[in-house]
Order: sequence, then structure tokens, then C-alpha cells
Amino acid sequence: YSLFANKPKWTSKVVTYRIVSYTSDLPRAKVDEIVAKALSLWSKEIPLSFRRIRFGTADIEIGFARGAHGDLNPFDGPGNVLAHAFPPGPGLGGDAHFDQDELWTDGSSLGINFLYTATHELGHSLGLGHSANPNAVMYPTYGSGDLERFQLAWDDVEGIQELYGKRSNE
Ligand SMILES: CC(C)C[C@H](CS(C)(=N)=N)C(=O)N[C@H]1Cc2cn(c3ccccc23)CCCCCCNC1=O
Ligand SMILES: [Ca+2]
Ligand SMILES: [Zn+2]
Ligand SMILES: [Zn+2]
Repeated sequence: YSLFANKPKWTSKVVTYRIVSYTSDLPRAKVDEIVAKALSLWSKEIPLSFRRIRFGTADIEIGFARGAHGDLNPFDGPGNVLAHAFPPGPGLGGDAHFDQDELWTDGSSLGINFLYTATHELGHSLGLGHSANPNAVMYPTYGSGDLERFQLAWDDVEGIQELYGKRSNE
């Protein structure tokens, strides 16, 4: 696993998130469910919890966009870069953007699996960089593992726990 320089991390015990825009590829409720699931994969390993807000400014703002969309990383059309996310911090920090030009799917074989991609992006939003382990969710390229029954690799868990410690399930 790798961390970002200076190891940015969330210092609050509760991190807020807001889904600011959706994709026409999936029902809204499904997007909400998948985002919550991706966050829970990470939060079950660390003493951090997430709270969804529907208005106002959240720590982690999640949305879909195509091409140039207001930050310095314009998206590139179908394929290539699928999404990006910023390390913990104010403003854009923690935000995760998904390329609207991909076909976002849930469990079906074609298109891009949204749960897998959201888990990867939210790993960045929590402070993880890329892993050299092809089985890790934080591996830089999509599609190396089993996308439908994936889980966090040990490497992912070690990395996130180095940043936030273990969740003590008393
Ligand atoms: C791990 C993801 C969920 C998130 C990362 C983006 S990020 C910022 N969050 N690390 C991603 O999109 N990686 C590219 C990397 C990549 C693979 N290729 C590329 C061709 C051009 C540009 C990028 C790529 C070769 C062709 C395949 C293109 C489709 C799949 N794309 C990728 O795997
Ligand atoms: Ca793209
Ligand atoms: Zn962006
Ligand atoms: Zn990445």
C-alpha cells in the first residue's frame, strides 16, 4: 500500500459525505446504496464513521461529471481514466468524481462496476495511494481482480489501519 506525502487523514471521528450528482446509468437509490456500501467496507476496519448529509458542505462530496468540470483534472471520454479523488483536506479534499462518459453498472459483466470503482476512489478520499499488489483494491488499474465478489485485500486493510488504527470491536 502507499500513503500520500505528509500522510493526510481525517482527524474527526465522523466524516460527512454528500452525493451531489448522479448518473443516468443507475437508479439514484442504487447509487446511494453502493456509496454507503463502499464506505462501510473501509469504516469496518477503522475507528471512523460516516454520516450522509443532503445539503450544505460535506467533507467528501461525490459526483458524476464529464470532460472539464471545474477542477484541474478534466475527464477524457469513455475508457482511460474512470474517476479520480482527492486526499483528505478542506474544499476539494476528499471529493470523488466519476467520469459520466463511462457505463456505470452494478454487478453486470459489461460496463464499469460502480461499487469497485467507488471503493477505490474512497480509499483515496481517506488518504490511501496506490498499491503494487494486483489483488488490492488500491491497485492503479481496473479489472485485475474478481469485480463482483471483491473484498478489501489485506494490503488495503494494513494501509488504512496504518493511517487510522484498528477498529476495536468491543
Ligand atoms: C483503478 C480505477 C478504478 C481508477 C483509476 C483512476 S485513479 C486516478 N482513481 N487512480 C483508473 O481509472 N485507472 C485506469 C488506468 C488506465 C488503464 N489504461 C489507461 C489508458 C489511459 C489512461 C488511463 C489508463 C489502459 C486501458 C484500460 C482503460 C480502462 C480502465 N482504466 C484504468 O484502469
Ligand atoms: Ca474516462
Ligand atoms: Zn474532478
Ligand atoms: Zn487510484
